[in-house]
Amino acid sequence: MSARDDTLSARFKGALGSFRLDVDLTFPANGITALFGPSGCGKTSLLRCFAGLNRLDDGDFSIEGEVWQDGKTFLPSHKRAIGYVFQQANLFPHLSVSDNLAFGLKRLARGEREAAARRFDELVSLLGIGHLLDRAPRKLSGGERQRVAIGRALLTAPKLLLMDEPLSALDFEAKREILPYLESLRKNLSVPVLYVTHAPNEVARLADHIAVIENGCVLASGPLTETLARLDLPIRWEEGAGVAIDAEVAEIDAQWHLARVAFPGGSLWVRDPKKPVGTNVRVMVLARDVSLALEASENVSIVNHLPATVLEIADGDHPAVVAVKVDVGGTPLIARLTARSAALLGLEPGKPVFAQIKSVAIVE
Ligand SMILES: Nc1ncnc2c1ncn2[C@@H]1O[C@H](COP(=O)(O)OP(=O)(O)OP(=O)(O)O)[C@@H](O)[C@H]1O
Repeated sequence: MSARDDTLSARFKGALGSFRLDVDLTFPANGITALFGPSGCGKTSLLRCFAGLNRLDDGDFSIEGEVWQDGKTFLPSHKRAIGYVFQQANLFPHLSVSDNLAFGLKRLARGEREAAARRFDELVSLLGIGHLLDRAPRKLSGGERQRVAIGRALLTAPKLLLMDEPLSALDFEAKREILPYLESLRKNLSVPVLYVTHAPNEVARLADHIAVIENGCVLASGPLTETLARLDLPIRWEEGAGVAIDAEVAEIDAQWHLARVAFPGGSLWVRDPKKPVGTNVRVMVLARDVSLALEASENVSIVNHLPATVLEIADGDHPAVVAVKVDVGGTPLIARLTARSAALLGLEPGKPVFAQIKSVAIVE
């Protein structure tokens, strides 16, 4: 494939002991693809196939015109231009931050090394680690250590960055601290990232694309908003299930500390994120915060009412519950209702309704 191709395709099929992996995945050549699924579904095994650490006989993956695996070729791990970030930073304890960062450059060819050295300053600044360069790893916080590990992986100019639950070993505060840096990497770098997680908030915050993995297979893969809104996927019952929507700050109500954020199809009032009008933000509308009504009611405390059309109704994980997908001017939302409410409202595909949204969070 050429560098201008905008998607990558991978296929890995075979057994790892008694576990079978049967993956067929297409994902964007830019941005973050979240590999999302329950423990033991095969996410790490899949990353290891990309890295050349698992060798399944039946596999295909090429990137930027270079075959990493096909029927004839299997490029060993050390010849693949990958960055790999694990749960633990695994920095060399006897080297300074600066030397840890530079370590990966050694394996690059001369021309590549010069280009990578030029990237050093940019990456150090994107990751906010400039003031840490002389420190020893033991004198860093968990979040700082992980930022250095990400910098080290990226400095080798990988064609593919693999991240295996990079935040799972961090506490809540350290996660909060590191997320903005990951977000700025997503906006500023063009390397494709496969990001393993089972945290819905990380998916909502960082992913452009999501692949839902179950029992060693890709159950679904697609752009974030549409895929999170699919009613045929188990994620709609996850705690925190909902739809992430890309929006823009359109208006500030300084008196009430609110901001109106606009998205294709409508707008929502949210707590003022203290960002100027015109800033892109991502909002999360949880299924449990959406209720449906046949008329726009003015006398309730909920400020967000959006005209919508029912698209699809699916049975819940309990007979008392249903999930309803509605369309708001081209943007999908999901609502979790009791089956009785859905029957009383006579909900069916095509029916016009109002989505009442109790709470909308800016994802940050
Ligand atoms: N080399 C191997 N030989 C035998 N079994 C393996 C091998 N590698 C992985 N497995 C098994 O494959 C299954 C999937 O493991 P994997 O670590 O890929 O899941 P995961 O989705 O990353 O889980 P978690 O979220 O808990 O990290 C597990 O049952 C694991 O024991």
